[in-house]
Amino acid sequence: MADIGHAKINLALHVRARGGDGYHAIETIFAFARDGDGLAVAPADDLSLAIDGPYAALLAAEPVETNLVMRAARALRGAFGVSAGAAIRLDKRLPVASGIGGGSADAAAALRALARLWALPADDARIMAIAAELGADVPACVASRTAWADGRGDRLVAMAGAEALAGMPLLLVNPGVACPTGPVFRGWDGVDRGPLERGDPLRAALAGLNDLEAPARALVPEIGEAIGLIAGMPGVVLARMSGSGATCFALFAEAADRDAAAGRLMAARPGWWCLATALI
Ligand SMILES: C[C@@](CO)(OP(=O)(O)O)[C@H](O)COP(=O)(O)OP(=O)(O)OC[C@H]1O[C@@H](n2ccc(N)nc2=O)[C@H](O)[C@@H]1O
Ligand SMILES: Nc1ncnc2c1ncn2[C@@H]1O[C@H](COP(=O)(O)OP(=O)(O)O)[C@@H](O)[C@H]1O
Repeated sequence: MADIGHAKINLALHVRARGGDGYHAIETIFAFARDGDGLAVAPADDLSLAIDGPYAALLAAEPVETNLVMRAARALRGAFGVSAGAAIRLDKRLPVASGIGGGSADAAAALRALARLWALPADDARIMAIAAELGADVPACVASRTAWADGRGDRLVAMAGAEALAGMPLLLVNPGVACPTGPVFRGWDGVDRGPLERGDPLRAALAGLNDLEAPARALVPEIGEAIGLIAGMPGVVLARMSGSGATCFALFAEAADRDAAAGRLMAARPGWWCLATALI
């Protein structure tokens, strides 16, 4: 049984306030890419996780038990009293700690795939409760649908018109430089730019911005370079950073323009990670 940990994109992200708990209150518009990490589950007596793929080496230093996939599996077993195990394989294709929620997407894919394997009710509220405990972005990743969110990004509101975005050509670009989330939030200028619209998602995204982009660009100048490059490509509708970076994205009206932009980008920056995909 296979699933995909769809790459998460923050089409816009407004930081509204610093919370007393060390976290910031945000509003964001989540969208998801068709592609991402691969996750497969097979029946087994025990729980196990094997990781391969282009970015597996980055996770090799961390104990497998702390991987969000294993944490999701153990939490699901505990909540539903499942005694069966599962042999889980993760094909790690998304860059790690890069603002596109790879770990959250993997945890969400594990919850979906294991719920099917163990014949658990997919719409049971306990699954979303586990997701929220695993991370702020995980409930959005379980749904993997364009949505508005506030709180820490864990309170989701469906957006009318989200279906119209499905299939929209998308290019993801990562300059390969680490951009740590904590320091990026600490670099926020403290200016509340108001709420994000909740109507049409593309209109709302274009009317908003990513408040974390400026502090991330200050920490990692390659982010500004990436946005400058993709924003200058023919046919771009929106070019911006996702989450706390360093991955940047561009939306296009036409797939041919996305593909031409991917080709030009890979020629200009052969060492960067680049994925031509589409919204779901
Ligand atoms: C920015 C977003 C947008 O979707 O995505 P990523 O860039 O991680 O993909 C998320 O809000 C990421 O949320 P979350 O997954 O909870 O962040 P963590 O990695 O746990 O946070 C690391 C650190 O960043 C700061 N932090 C994080 C989230 C938040 N709402 N306010 C904060 O101030 C805190 O100092 C925290 O200790
Ligand atoms: N399956 C996983 N994939 C990626 N990172 C994971 C995973 N499980 C745990 N992690 C941890 O989560 C951290 C954040 O990773 P990730 O979700 O890729 O980034 P981001 O939150 O920036 O979108 C990583 O540095 C890693 O230590």
